Amino acid sequence: MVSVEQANGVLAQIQDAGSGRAVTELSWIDQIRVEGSRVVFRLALPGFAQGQRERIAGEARQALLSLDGIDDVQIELGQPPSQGGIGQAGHGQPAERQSIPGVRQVIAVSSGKGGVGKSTVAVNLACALAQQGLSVGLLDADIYGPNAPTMLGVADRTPEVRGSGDTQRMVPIESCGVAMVSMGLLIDEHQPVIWRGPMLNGIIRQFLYQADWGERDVLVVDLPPGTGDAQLSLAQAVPMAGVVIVTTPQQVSLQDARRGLAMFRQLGIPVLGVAENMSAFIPPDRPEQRYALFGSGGGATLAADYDVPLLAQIPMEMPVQEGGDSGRPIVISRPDSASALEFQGLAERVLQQVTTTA
Ligand SMILES: Nc1ncnc2c1ncn2[C@@H]1O[C@H](COP(=O)(O)OP(=O)(O)OP(=O)(O)O)[C@@H](O)[C@H]1O
Repeated sequence: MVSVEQANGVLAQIQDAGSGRAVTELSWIDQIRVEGSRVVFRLALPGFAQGQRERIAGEARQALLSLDGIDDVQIELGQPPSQGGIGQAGHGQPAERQSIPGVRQVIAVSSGKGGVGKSTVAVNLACALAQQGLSVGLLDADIYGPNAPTMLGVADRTPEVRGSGDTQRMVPIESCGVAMVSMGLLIDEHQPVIWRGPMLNGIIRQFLYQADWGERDVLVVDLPPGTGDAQLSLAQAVPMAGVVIVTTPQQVSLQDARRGLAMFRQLGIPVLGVAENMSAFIPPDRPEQRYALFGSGGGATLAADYDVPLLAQIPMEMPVQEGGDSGRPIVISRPDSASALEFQGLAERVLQQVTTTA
């Protein structure tokens, strides 16, 4: 007959995709019993790991059925471990998070849905922080639309790689005062998005720890939209100063932003505040005019509901889009424009909230 130790042994091979730790060590699988030819165990995943449920259950079933003498597996669902789990530390952040040598603060930019201008905000925030004299890195982790190389005018450049084997390091590309690496530089743009997902965790870690960031006051991370693996991977990998949530004022965008905000809270990542983008349209020929194309007040409501600051209300202006496409972000190409002033204010308010030693 199979022993509990043998069952535990095969289950210990299954890992949390984010931290790489064994699910048994995390107590996500426990209470293992062997009843003749059947193994029973409890599966209790914390909220942020629910996306891994099917994979973990499938791998566990397969691993146990591969043992001689086992022909049935029963999974009991349990309450998530209250502590220990992924190593909940003081603020609920996993204890095994590993900081990046030389990088003082990591700030993520996230949105509930795509197309709200998250990359535009991340790039202009990074440039505005650099304009304030900080040494800034930008990690473009958006697998669905890695736009940072275009927005910084370096889409045709290939990053230099130094060293070989385990010591290999990618040198970020410098542009507009910011050192940048992008998913776009590693992912085949013709590869279907569904195949990119599983690579995410590995690539994010590679970018964090195998890029030559040097000394950086701030590393801004442009995350893909939504509440998926990239958010988890980043949250589990590195200690973060916080996250900026980008939304547009309309309801559908706000609902998704709420989900994102709640997820970061659950992960123990401080939410620095809300940046409302496309707050109002400013026509090029009448700069004093404002048209609330997507409604108004959404960002303020979201911020108030979660008791976080409304960090900026960035208007919709043609130079923002032109700046993005031409590789000169608006804080550089039109620093006096209404949007650039909001981006500069955003950078100041973000800085007020994180302690930098610049
Ligand atoms: N405030 C703004 N005014 C004018 N155009 C804007 C503004 N913000 C973003 N845009 C434009 O909207 C488009 C989408 O922006 P962006 O790529 O930053 O969105 P995103 O949320 O990162 O999208 P995705 O997540 O799908 O990559 C771009 O063409 C960008 O130039």
